[in-house]
Amino acid sequence: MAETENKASEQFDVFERQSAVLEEQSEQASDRELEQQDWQNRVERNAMRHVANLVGNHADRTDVEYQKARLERVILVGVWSSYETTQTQAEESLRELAALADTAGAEVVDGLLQRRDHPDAATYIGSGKAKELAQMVESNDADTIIVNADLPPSQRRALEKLTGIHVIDRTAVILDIFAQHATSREGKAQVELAQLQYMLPRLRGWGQTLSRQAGGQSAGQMGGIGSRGPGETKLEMNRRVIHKRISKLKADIAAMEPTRRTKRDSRRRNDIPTVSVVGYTNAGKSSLTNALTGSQELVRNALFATLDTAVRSAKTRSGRTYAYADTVGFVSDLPTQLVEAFKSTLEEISSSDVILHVVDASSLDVDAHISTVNEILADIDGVEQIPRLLAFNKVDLITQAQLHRLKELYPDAAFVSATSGVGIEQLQHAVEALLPRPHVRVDVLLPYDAGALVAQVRMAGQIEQLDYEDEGIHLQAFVGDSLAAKLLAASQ
Ligand SMILES: Nc1nc2c(ncn2[C@@H]2O[C@H](COP(=O)(O)OP(=O)(O)OP(=O)(O)O)[C@@H](O)[C@H]2O)c(=O)[nH]1
Ligand SMILES: [Mg+2]
Repeated sequence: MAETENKASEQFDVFERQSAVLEEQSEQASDRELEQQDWQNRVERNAMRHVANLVGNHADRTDVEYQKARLERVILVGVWSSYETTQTQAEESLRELAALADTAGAEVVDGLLQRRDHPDAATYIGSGKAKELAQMVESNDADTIIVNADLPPSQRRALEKLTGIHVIDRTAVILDIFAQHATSREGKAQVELAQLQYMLPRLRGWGQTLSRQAGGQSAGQMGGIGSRGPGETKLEMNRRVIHKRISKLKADIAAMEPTRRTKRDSRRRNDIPTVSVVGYTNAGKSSLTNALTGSQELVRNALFATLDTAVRSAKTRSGRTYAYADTVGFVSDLPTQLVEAFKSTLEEISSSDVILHVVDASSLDVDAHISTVNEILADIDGVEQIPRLLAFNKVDLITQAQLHRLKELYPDAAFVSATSGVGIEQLQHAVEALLPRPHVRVDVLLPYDAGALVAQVRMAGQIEQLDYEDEGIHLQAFVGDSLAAKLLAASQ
């Protein structure tokens, strides 16, 4: 009995903070049975809450792809140890998992967080909790359990057996999101590679689950979380074939690298400085890029809305053109299989002139997000010497006191709101101040048919003086090396 009680107290409701009223009531109830009933009520009422608070906003998903996707009813499960983290961090991690599940198109109906020193060797959560989980599945009519960990195949099978539904882990959810969103040829290849690498050591446990889950369907949107992308048809391939496919994908990806470099170089050749907009996923990178450039890049309240780098152009006050490159969101504990895919999309950062690091000021874990991003950046060659700017976005969502605290901690950062427009102009100026100045001063007389060159100078250089004289166009300007050479060659 004592053990049961102890265990019950070790189970935390993920949304405890949002159920303060219910909590007080349960403290008053002295009768154990009443308390149990109350707990049951709480679980039920919280299940409703979970949908409201965690599932996020499906309303802004109007694209056909999302409407087609079947919404799975998922239950989240996590284990945490007080030796490793705090309860707040464990809850925050489960919330992030909820956001990921939401992005993948699932409906989160409940969550269970258990404190244990180690995950149970057989069933990940303790066997008593596993039984409760089975009941939770039943009462919520859930069809998938997402475990907030890298789950060994044996534990997954045991949990599936106990609950009778599909069990997947955090990595599978992230892979699924990447599979749904990758659009470029390279992005797709990278994701398929990551999925195959993830699948390989897990092949043994999969056949059973998938035959129940997705029936005879071919891989596609309807397969549900964790089975999109290469999907079950490829699962039937034996290891040898998968290995062959992996080699092929690697070769394909290597062959795509020159194309990417050419694109990058052409921007360099035009002397257009580039600002990489980086940051934790959902920080508001795309919204901020839009606000800074006035363009309409896809923005959605979902993690990883941007999977391929998008480049938008902007103009400085003096009329120089420069570009913002909106990048893939960073996330902590990125599945190892995806690190390479992810880094390759970030390689471009190393050839940019300024890095704009966007942080969601309203996030509960600002410092952790900043360090996750800094750690990943530190791993990319050649980014060290690029000037960086830290911008706290979504200041409309925080209190004056919170804003004040952040300003004290990060005195050099910019504080903005992409939606309200606060601070955007100052941020533009701060970015412009960091752009490399065209450093060659030219004073040339150009023939009248050199109008195209003048246009290039307008775009990429800084014009000091421009006179249309009788003998030709008299131009005094600061430009980059290559443009300087062209101007000198054309001058009379
Ligand atoms: N209140 C408020 N919401 C914002 C602000 N900026 C962005 N958002 C919202 O935050 C969510 C994420 O914005 P995105 O711009 O898609 O974020 P992102 O960093 O590009 O996300 P990924 O590309 O998915 O990594 C959207 O729902 C935006 O409407 C802001 O300044 N204030
Ligand atoms: Mg984005």
